Amino acid sequence: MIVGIDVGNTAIKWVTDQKRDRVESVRPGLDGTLRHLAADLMRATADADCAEIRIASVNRSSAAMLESGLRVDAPGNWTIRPITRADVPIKANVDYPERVGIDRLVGAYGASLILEMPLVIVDAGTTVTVDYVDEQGEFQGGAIMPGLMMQTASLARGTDALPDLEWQASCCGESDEQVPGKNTIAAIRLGVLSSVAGGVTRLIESYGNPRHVIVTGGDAACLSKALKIAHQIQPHLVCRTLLKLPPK
Ligand SMILES: Nc1ncnc2c1ncn2[C@@H]1O[C@H](COP(=O)(O)OP(=O)(O)O)[C@@H](O)[C@H]1O
Ligand SMILES: CC(C)(COP(=O)(O)O)[C@@H](O)C(=O)NCCC(=O)O
Ligand SMILES: [K+]
Repeated sequence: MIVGIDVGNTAIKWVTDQKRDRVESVRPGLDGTLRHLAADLMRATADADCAEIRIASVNRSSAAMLESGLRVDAPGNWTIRPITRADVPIKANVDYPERVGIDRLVGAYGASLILEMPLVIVDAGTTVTVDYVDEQGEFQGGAIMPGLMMQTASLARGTDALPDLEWQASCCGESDEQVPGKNTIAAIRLGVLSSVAGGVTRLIESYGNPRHVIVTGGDAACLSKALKIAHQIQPHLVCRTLLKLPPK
């Protein structure tokens, strides 16, 4: 059995090769959820003769909390395989390949398995990354900008009058954005979504307008509605791609 765990800076997403369509997403820091994660993982791997837990992390403290939680709360017949640059079969034409976020490399590799190259991967989470894979399937790097939650949190922190927004709750039910925003919340939503969607669109143009654009990440649905360019949403691209990596 293979388990893929994507440790981001906001949430930990995990999936097993036995139930590829069932991705769990939990927020570390609320310690209980990590105990649940360990317990769920133990249940998921209980009747497997052995399990390989592939962890791709961009947050060292969350990964450490997860690993200790697994060892304490979910002892079992599994081994942890930290995923690094060497595990991802995609060339990277960047200054320091070892320093690129493993989620960006895994996402680019996963996108290259699904779409024709050249392509762009937009991962909307804590940050929004907009990365380019060229015709030869080589990761060419990209751009990093603050995610929706980070932008509204900084607006709330940096001002007296602006409230913070809960993107998950308020987003999917929302019809189209009020343009222009007729109240504070609508103005914040419009401003932040426009800055991210505008930045993503400009970056795609600067990469030469590749035909294929994948949007993933916890805020993909929110961002997708503000994106006017053709794209497809691939939920949880990173943790699902972990299941497809070649064996060690
Ligand atoms: N389990 C969750 N709890 C709270 N917010 C979540 C959760 N999963 C996704 N989100 C939403 O998605 C975003 C996190 O997306 P995600 O791709 O998981 O980020 P990262 O990979 O940076 O941790 C948050 O900004 C929030 O809007
Ligand atoms: C850019 C990121 C913070 C994105 O992480 P996320 O928003 O998914 O939590 C992560 O890919 C990272 O830590 N990158 C290291 C620096 C780099 O990619 O160049
Ligand atoms: K991510």
